[in-house]
Amino acid sequence: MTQPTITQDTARQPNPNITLYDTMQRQKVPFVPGTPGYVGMYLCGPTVYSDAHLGHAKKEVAFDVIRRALTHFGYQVRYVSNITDVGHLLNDADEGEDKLQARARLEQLEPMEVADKYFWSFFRDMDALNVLRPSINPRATGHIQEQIKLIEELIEKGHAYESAGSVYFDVRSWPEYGKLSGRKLDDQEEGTREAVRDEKRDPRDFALWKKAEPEHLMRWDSPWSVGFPGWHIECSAMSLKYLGEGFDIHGGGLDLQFPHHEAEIAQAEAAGHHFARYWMHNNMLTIGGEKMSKSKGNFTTIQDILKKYDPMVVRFLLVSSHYRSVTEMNEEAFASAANGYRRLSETLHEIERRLKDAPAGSDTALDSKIAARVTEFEDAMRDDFNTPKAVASLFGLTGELNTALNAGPVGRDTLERARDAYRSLGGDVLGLFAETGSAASVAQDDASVIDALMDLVLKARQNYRLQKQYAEADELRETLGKAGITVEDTKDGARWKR
Ligand SMILES: Nc1ncnc2c1ncn2[C@@H]1O[C@H](COP(=O)(O)OP(=O)(O)OP(=O)(O)O)[C@@H](O)[C@H]1O
Ligand SMILES: [Zn+2]
Repeated sequence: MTQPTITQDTARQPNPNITLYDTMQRQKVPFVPGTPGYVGMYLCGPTVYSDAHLGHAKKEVAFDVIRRALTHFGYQVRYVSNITDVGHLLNDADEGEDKLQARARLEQLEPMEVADKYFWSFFRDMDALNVLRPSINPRATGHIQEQIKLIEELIEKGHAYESAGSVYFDVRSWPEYGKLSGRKLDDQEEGTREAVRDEKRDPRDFALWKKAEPEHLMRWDSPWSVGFPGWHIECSAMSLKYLGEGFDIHGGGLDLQFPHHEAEIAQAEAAGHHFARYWMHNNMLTIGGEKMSKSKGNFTTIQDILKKYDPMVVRFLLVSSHYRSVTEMNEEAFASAANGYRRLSETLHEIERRLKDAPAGSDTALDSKIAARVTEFEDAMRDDFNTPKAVASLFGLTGELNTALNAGPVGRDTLERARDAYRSLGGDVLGLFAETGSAASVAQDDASVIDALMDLVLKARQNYRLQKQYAEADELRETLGKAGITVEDTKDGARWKR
């Protein structure tokens, strides 16, 4: 496998003393990238067969913040995240229908139409949540050759074997299998159908290549059969292709530790490659204590939640808990996130408003408070990306600034310092204040324009009613109804919702 090249800039020597929790070492360890100044990160991406849900958002936002923090601390980050568009079978193991093909049948589409439809919907949602696009976003179907080559290397080294046109990884030949999850081989589940078991030397062996059954639509030529790759091999092949030997960080959801990540490691290392140096896993977003998941059907799509909440409130909720903690989703959590986010953004907007005609000069006492909060925030992020602590520093800063703003005019230099702290920490690192012109900021701007227009419409309706022009008032309400907006009259006046 060729090593990707990076043009080295010898001046790039950040040393921010970051520690992170490495799942492999089961402890927090200092983070030292393989090439000073550069970080290569790989994140297991979505299987594109349905709209993304809030659980996916937790993972994407968690690693987006880690990427943004590494960039803030001076690293140049290459962020690779894949799209699984083949090989992920319905029961997550070596048998069953391909998830995309099953969906294609339901929607009467080609499997590749399903992949593209949900690929675009995934990025539309991630744009709204202000998740930066990956530097490289490889798709499994675009890397069949690379996967075949890796399988050939494994066969040559005696760690994989062909059986009835399929190829399996020989788990018994690789004693380290299980080292990430700490599972002993004998504890690992067997649970495969007889026919597949007969093809395997050991029921725990997993598929690298599968011969396609006649009804299987996605199929490619290979030295073994016309078939398709196993689910795990794409990540080993594509991460090594784009990030090279011994790349820095591999991320994904905790639920992928076994078997997916275990298999990724075995495939790469048994073929003689150096795989990821650090393993990071996000915990789950839960609902009623259970993992939100497509197959369980207990999910809320990002599109549905964005009909109710500002995308930045959703993002705020996600960054308010640590990536390694469980995030329980419920109405109260959203309500408190909406309050929290409002507090921060109102102060930022007040600072920006005051900057238009602020007096010259600075307030040194407030300057040092701002500097202390910036240090506190950065220290929290250096400590395994502790976003709840970082958010607490932003609240501390907000309290101090509000006190000063309420007390009277604040000098321009200090206001600029405060604004820069918000924009850099809350904006660039936590991704909460969308950069001007980004998709997330356009969505935010649209939401405020709609709010302003709806205020006007409701005032006009109120005027009609006061003048007893009920037909006109009702017509307004009906027209809004056709546009999906309902108006409710409460004792505090008219309210609207979409
Ligand atoms: N509830 C969740 N919380 C955090 N991460 C999640 C959650 N659900 C899925 N992920 C992560 O998103 C990635 C892709 O997940 P996947 O497409 O398999 O979703 P899923 O809902 O778990 O699907 P399925 O139920 O079909 O397995 C994985 O890394 C997974 O860990
Ligand atoms: Zn993966």
